Amino acid sequence: MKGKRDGYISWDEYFMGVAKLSGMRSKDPHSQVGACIVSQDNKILSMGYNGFPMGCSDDEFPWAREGDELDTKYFYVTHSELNAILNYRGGSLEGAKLYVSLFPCNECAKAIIQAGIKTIVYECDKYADSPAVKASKRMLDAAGVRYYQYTHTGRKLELEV
Ligand SMILES: Nc1nc(=O)n([C@H]2C[C@H](O)[C@@H](COP(=O)(O)O)O2)cc1CO
Ligand SMILES: [Zn+2]
Repeated sequence: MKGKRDGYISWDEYFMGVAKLSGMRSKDPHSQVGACIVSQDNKILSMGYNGFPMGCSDDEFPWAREGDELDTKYFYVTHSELNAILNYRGGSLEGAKLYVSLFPCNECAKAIIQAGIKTIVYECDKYADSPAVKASKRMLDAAGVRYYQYTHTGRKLELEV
């Protein structure tokens, strides 16, 4: 008897894949971050990537990392995780899971905790030594938000669009 096909992507590959696809929309020349929020029954609720708020032009606001503080992106950019939370218009995110390509900062951790998100699956933790990420982990630990690093399967996903 003919059964289901092999080679379909797993839930984790699917959701991290969607998070990373979302990150490809980012205009940040240095770090493109993507996030995908999923319900407890594996339904995608929201997505986001790092970018400036509505009305703040990608061509007029600065993308610089250094220089006069007011002329760097850091005051203006909305992180992918916060965008994913704010993009959700459907009600409660209580118990949801967040897939994100970079470990959340302290500001996003506050929003994650307050939104009721209970699990974070992250890909990269390149700023693990920064105070922002240390403070983030301290809050997530205190609030009982579980986080673990995504395990790459090595599968290459290719799309022709
Ligand atoms: N978790 C995160 N989600 C994000 O969306 N970001 C965004 C903010 C900036 O646009 C960029 C980081 O810039 P850089 O310092 O690597 O050039 O990624 C940053 C972090 C890091 O905590
Ligand atoms: Zn953040």
